[in-house]
Amino acid sequence: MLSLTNINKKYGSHEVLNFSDWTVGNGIYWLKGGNGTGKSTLFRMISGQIPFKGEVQLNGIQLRKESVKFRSKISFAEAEPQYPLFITGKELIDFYTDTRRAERKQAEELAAYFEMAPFLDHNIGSYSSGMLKKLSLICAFVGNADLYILDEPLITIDVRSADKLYELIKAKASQGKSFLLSSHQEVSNDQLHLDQVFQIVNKQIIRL
Ligand SMILES: Nc1ncnc2c1ncn2[C@@H]1O[C@H](COP(=O)(O)OP(=O)(O)OP(=O)(O)O)[C@@H](O)[C@H]1O
Repeated sequence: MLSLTNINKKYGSHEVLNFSDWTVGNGIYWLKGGNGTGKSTLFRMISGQIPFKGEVQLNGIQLRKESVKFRSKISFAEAEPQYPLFITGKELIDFYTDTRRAERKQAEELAAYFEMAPFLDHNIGSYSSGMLKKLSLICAFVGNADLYILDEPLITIDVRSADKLYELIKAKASQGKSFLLSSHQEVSNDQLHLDQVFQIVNKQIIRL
């Protein structure tokens, strides 16, 4: 279970989020909201990347009190991932694999699944935007998180890769893993059974 309490997030004097409580159980959740409403901000807060006021708790572990343990339970893929352009895809994946104490075999299987294996020895600077996105998804799935936060996972990837992503999400969800997704594209229930859809409106998260 993920719960956020007494949340306030400002950039300088610009207040982006302000709400008292948001709780979700295990499941697949989609967060909607127009440009600039605060989706990426919310995801960065939950994954412990930016400062904010309030409490975030995942399965009884508090972000502030046990930040290392908390972060080990969460995997976050940025909407527009930025990596050093001079390292190879393999070097980046190895970094994630080692940091999360995951097995190389898992990373290799993910790279093969997303059809990225032939490009892993190339510098990231040579990747297309779709390849870069798939690399970030591989990195997100390496390890064994409880909550996967995927910010705009569908942008730039082709239909085949999107279908593969849906299958992977379904497989992980069936193992009890949770997902927070954002997408400006519609996600139909045929592609992915969403447990709930939320929207950020006026600095608050509302249930649709
Ligand atoms: N680092 C930052 N410094 C200052 N303001 C920021 C920063 N990041 C985001 N903002 C502002 O916070 C608000 C929310 O931005 P955020 O990126 O969270 O929105 P979003 O819902 O993810 O938007 P989009 O759908 O366009 O990706 C916007 O007004 C944005 O300008």
